[in-house]
Amino acid sequence: MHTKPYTMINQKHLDLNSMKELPESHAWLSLDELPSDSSSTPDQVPVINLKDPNAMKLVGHACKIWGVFQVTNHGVPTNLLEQMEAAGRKLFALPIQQKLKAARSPNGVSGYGVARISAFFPKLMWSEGFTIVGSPYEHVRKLWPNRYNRFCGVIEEYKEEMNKLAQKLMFLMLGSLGVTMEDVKWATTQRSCPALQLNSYPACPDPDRAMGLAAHTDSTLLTILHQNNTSGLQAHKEGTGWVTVPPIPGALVINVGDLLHILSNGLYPSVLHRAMVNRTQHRLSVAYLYGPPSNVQISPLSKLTDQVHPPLYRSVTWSEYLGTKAKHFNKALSSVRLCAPLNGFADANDHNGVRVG
Ligand SMILES: C=C1C[C@]23C[C@@]1(O)CC[C@H]2[C@@]12CCC[C@@](C)(C(=O)O1)[C@H]2[C@@H]3C(=O)O
Ligand SMILES: O=C(O)CCC(=O)C(=O)O
Ligand SMILES: [Fe+2]
Repeated sequence: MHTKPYTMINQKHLDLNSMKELPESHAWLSLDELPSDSSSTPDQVPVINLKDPNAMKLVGHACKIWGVFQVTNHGVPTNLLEQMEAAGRKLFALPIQQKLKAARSPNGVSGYGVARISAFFPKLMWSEGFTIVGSPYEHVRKLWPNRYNRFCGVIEEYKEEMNKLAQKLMFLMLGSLGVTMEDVKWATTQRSCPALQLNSYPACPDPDRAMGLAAHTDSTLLTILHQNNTSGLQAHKEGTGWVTVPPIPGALVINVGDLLHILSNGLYPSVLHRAMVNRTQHRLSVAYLYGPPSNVQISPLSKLTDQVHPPLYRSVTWSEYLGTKAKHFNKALSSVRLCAPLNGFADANDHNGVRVG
């Protein structure tokens, strides 16, 4: 990882779906700066049934130890997940020239393009993405000038259901720390402006030298990820290494993001994760990136701080933090840290040592 953005490589809009060989622009020198879990009984990311009477405790434990877990019985209708996946598949199957009509502009947030974190790496990623912030209509209309209603309808319904689940998860995550929704009034009274990120990872002719989406943490409070039935997502666990998060039909993956890390004063560390690719299968994922209302100041909750546990981070708004992330990438969290960790080591989640490419 480099802190200074690279100048964008010219060939950034290659049609990956038709490539028979891995181009140099996408050939990474090393994929494993951090080790993988090679133990005979690998650690497994927790799977939590949200209808379990112990769900709150289980969620809290998973957030502390892993920063990532899967949920079942989450209330999002299976057919909506299927419709969303089919819509994503349809979008990425469009000819590249058509997709480029909805290209994300250099300073824009919504639209089609390469992973925006590409600027921090010397090589490009084996993926394409479509980001939707706010209404989907403007960008989707550019893809299907006459038939955008159905796609947009699925997006709107998906965002609605994901919002309900995100609120439920916030209640469980914070509840487990003894924090009530009364303590974070903005979480119930003001609406957030989430982002939807559709990711496509075409089958890759040389997967051992390619990276789908490089290691990063999300800037969110939490992210809800739907992955199709193809493996690829890996989460990093301190002391263990990279652990695959296997697709479970109907389950959703939940990541702790940087803003929840700040809000919980580091009790819930944000999870470093990445997406790998494979030789034969096309992988698709849809991430719902949930944050606070964009101008609410987020700082460590006063219930979680005292003289022995001082606030570790200064307050930031989501929009300010997104700007910091765009500039400093994986050093964003340490850039808003107030005091150095007592043991003199960097935050477990600073991830400054991640070097790739
Ligand atoms: C709200 C957002 C979070 C995000 C930047 C964005 O404005 C829209 C896309 C999001 C995403 C998805 C892939 C990983 C990520 C780091 C990225 O580059 O774009 C996240 C951003 C983030 O969490 O900072
Ligand atoms: O595709 C995946 O599994 C990961 C996607 C992701 O991390 C993201 O969109 O932020
Ligand atoms: Fe992510």
